Amino acid sequence: MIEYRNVRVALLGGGTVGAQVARLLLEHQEEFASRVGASLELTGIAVRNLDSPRSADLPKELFTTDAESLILGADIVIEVMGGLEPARSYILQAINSGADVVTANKALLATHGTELFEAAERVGAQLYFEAAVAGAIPIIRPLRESLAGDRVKRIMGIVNGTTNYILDKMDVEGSTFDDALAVATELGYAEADPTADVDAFDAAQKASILASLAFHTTIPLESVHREGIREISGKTVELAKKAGYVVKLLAVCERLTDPATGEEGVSARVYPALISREHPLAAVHKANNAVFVEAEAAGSLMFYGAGAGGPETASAILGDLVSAARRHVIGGPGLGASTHANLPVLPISAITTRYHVTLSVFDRPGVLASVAEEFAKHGVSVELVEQGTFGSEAVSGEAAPTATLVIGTHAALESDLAATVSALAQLDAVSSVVSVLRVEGA
Ligand SMILES: NC(=O)C1=CN([C@@H]2O[C@H](COP(=O)(O)OP(=O)(O)OC[C@H]3O[C@@H](n4cnc5c(N)ncnc54)[C@H](OP(=O)(O)O)[C@@H]3O)[C@@H](O)[C@H]2O)C=CC1
Ligand SMILES: N[C@@H](CC=O)C(=O)O
Ligand code: NA
Repeated sequence: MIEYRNVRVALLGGGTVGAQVARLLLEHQEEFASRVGASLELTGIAVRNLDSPRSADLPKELFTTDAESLILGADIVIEVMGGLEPARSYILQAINSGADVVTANKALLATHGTELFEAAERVGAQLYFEAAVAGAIPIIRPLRESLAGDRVKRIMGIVNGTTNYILDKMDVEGSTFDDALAVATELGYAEADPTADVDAFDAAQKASILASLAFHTTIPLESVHREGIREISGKTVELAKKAGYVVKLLAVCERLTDPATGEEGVSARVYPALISREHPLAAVHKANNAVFVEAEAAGSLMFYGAGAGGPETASAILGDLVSAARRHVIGGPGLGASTHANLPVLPISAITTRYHVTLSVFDRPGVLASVAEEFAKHGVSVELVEQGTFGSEAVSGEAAPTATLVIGTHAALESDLAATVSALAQLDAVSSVVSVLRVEGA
């Protein structure tokens, strides 16, 4: 029988993800030992409340509320508590006591990543975070390692499982937003405060992490343009469907030329966008994620799989744990940060994409011409115009007939489109601007 040395693993958090990490670690102990060349000993699970229900049957004696003591004796600390504090302090404590850290906490990395990576570098510790972006999908390691010899030009993807679940349920089953969110929360996909998902804070944190890795720079969370899905109504989803599109919350990170200066910069943004139903992203259902990476030499790569969920996320955590544990056994320097590039982050006004502008207009002669003129005046080329449903609106006490007008544009600069929309809103012929949605994907 092979005698393995012990690598002591402390787990901070025993919720949706943590309980599954513990279960799999205990169930597959032998396999981990042979893969790593050392026994992975789970020394404890720090939680807030010892009586909380768990999604796995785990030995009671492993649970503790004393995270600090647990960290003291650990070789590797897994942080799946979430939130900024005390997670940040615990991770710093772990690093400073010589442990490597595995975390799924994108909120923390996007907010205090620089501090944590610098602390780790100072003492030669490693910080692993595959689970922080796109759950089970290997995307961090491909960007940090596999594509380190290439030049990433663009990343576009669905990186939040909860919002994809909601939009998919609205599209496929006609569910209401609130019903779909309740199920996503029940299934363990949503953040502790689902506002993080719905208002796209979570997706923005992931975009900040992906863009920083892809472009070897630091993209602060505050410079990621963020629009959530709260405004997406059943009507918007239905109109999109009729026009051959599906609404998806997308993260887009790309190298761009600043239209104002001609200098190279980067853009990182998250917003709900229209995707053609023919596009592979349209086929990403439920809480799945998919990330397209376009690199200079590699061309287009697509990463697809479960973006959220307990066992799925635990898979990514355990992959990192094996890497960390192997380093403990074999030694070696591990990966350093690669943030040598200093690219400016460009504002949303600098991007170029296609748009669908939906207007409610008064149904009278000359309306189309006046609307088309505003697009032309601002240099935005119109690709299609469709007249939709008819209604009526009270004007000075009288019911005036209205019609819905959908204008699809060719690729246009966001600042030109924004100026067009402001001008359209002022037209007498326009009753209201119903929605402005970007169209992504070829
Ligand atoms: N759920 C998912 O699909 C995914 C989650 N993540 C990330 O993983 C992390 C964990 O998520 P998830 O498992 O869903 O979260 P949960 O809310 O289900 O679990 C959090 C766990 O941490 C414990 N905890 C929270 N605060 C403290 C504290 N101050 N001291 C000690 N223990 C504490 C809780 O204890 P108690 O049980 O007693 O309440 C609970 O066990 C988050 O960073 C999240 O963003 C990443 C990818 C996917
Ligand atoms: N709440 C997140 C969990 C995974 O990161 C999501 O829905 O994607
Ligand atoms: Na991942």
